[in-house]
Amino acid sequence: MSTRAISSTESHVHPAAVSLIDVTAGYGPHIVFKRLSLKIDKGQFAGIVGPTACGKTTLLKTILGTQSPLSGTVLLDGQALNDIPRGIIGYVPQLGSVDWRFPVTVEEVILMGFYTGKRIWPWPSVEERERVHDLAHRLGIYRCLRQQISNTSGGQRQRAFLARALVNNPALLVLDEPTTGVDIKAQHEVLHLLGDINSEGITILLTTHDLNAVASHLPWVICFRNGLIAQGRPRDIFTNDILTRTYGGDITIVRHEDYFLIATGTPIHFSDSDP
Ligand SMILES: Nc1ncnc2c1ncn2[C@@H]1O[C@H](COP(=O)(O)OP(=O)(O)OP(=O)(O)O)[C@@H](O)[C@H]1O
Repeated sequence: MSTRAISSTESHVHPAAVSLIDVTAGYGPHIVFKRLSLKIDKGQFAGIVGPTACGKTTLLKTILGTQSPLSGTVLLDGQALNDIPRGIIGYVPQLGSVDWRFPVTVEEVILMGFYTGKRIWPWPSVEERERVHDLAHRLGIYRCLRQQISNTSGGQRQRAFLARALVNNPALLVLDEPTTGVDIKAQHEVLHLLGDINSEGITILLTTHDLNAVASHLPWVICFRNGLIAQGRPRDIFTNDILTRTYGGDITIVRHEDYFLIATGTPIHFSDSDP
């Protein structure tokens, strides 16, 4: 569990992928979290979990620089957000926040990943198209590159946005609820895919409501509720005490050898006389 702020010397020698030092964030008078210090190591594959409206997206936006902190410092790889090279962070938004009626093909969505900075030439280069095609092959969406994004499945949309986030070879990949809105098979596939991407050295930070997906796929979990409750390996962190502090009540953990299952809500007891 690491909640301490890192010293400037330490951050210079071993800069973390993400460091928040004494950060307060919110919207006008509404403070979402206060004086948060949090470090995410390079190469980490971490999931942020917590109840709805507890500030997970606000935390991601603060790391991405789309939400300015009210106070405190955010460093990526030891550098202030303004100083980091373009494309170093890849971002996959919540799919529910995207307007799918926009008339673009899957290929155009992925190409948008290149257009984050100033560019003189508005059309993609041959190399950029090749990169898009390579990624589409890898993510299993090559065959739908010419399809309108509105006509694709939830899983294909998610992969299109993942490809868009990866086009610039980011050092840090941030995903807001990538397991929401797709079926269990697609959830497992995308988490496997993220595991492969992480094994190539890309630091991954995601939010999710799916505690079991975190328990079975992610090596690191951050329990968040308007501040850091705890972080560590799921097997150390998913305890009744920490989950109760994160979510309030109604969490049951069923453990069997190395496996465990987390159930939300009141447990249902079936008896032999039940039909
Ligand atoms: N643009 C905004 N303006 C004002 N308040 C906001 C804004 N965005 C979020 N909030 C508020 O900040 C708090 C934290 O919201 P946030 O979206 O970070 O939570 P979350 O943990 O990501 O929620 P969820 O799990 O439901 O997606 C909520 O009370 C929310 O209503």
